[in-house]
Amino acid sequence: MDALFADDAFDRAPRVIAPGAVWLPGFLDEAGQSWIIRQYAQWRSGPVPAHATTIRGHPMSVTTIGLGWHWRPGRYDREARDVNNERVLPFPDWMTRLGRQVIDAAAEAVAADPDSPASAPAAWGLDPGAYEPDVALVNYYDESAKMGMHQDKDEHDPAPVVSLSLGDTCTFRFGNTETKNRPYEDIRLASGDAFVFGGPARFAFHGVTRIHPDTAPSYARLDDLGGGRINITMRATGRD
Ligand SMILES: O=C(O)CCC(=O)C(=O)O
Ligand SMILES: [Fe+2]
Repeated sequence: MDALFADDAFDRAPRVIAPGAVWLPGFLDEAGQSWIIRQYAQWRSGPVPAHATTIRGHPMSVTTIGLGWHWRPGRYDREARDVNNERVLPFPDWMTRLGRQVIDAAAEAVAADPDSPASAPAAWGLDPGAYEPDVALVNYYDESAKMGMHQDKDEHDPAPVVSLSLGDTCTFRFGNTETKNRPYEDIRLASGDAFVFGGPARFAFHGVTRIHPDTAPSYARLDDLGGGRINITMRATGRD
């Protein structure tokens, strides 16, 4: 019974972080995590390499690979014109299916949450059948990489963002739609965790304040990369 009611068992349960934002710890099983990490090795080999996007003249500390679209601040293109002019890889069908499974699980968690109204799953865009992501931004963080507080606002479609974490744990800061400052909540996203933000949280500021080195479980260690963390965010660009 001790283990069943240990604090960490509750900490790993699905949780509504703010209206529209749902954390699903351990959504991906070991096999799913290892498989996605193997896909990352393929994505890295081209056609567009993992690259540090420049923001207001400064390279980001993460490197990014786009699937479906190539992202730069304020725009999405099919070709990586600022990198090597190559067309990006297509958005994989399996990722659409996985995104819908995350949305479905988030809707279920919200329906079970006594503090969320019955209208919440629909109002927050948690409808798996309607979820049509067309871009994934795949970020790699080495142990010193961070991501400053920002909004994901280059998409013209308000569909939820689905985030998946692999490798080392990070501290993820999820804030409010008004400012980069408080109120925010710091949570630890571990390998296999999913996080969804839609509806009233879709344009909330968020960032990654630190990576916790050597925290990945053995089956999800990014040994070929010298450790670190991969994050995938799926979005619907609303572009064609
Ligand atoms: O790494 C994360 O968990 C967040 C990534 C993110 O916010 C982004 O790619 O826009
Ligand atoms: Fe973001």
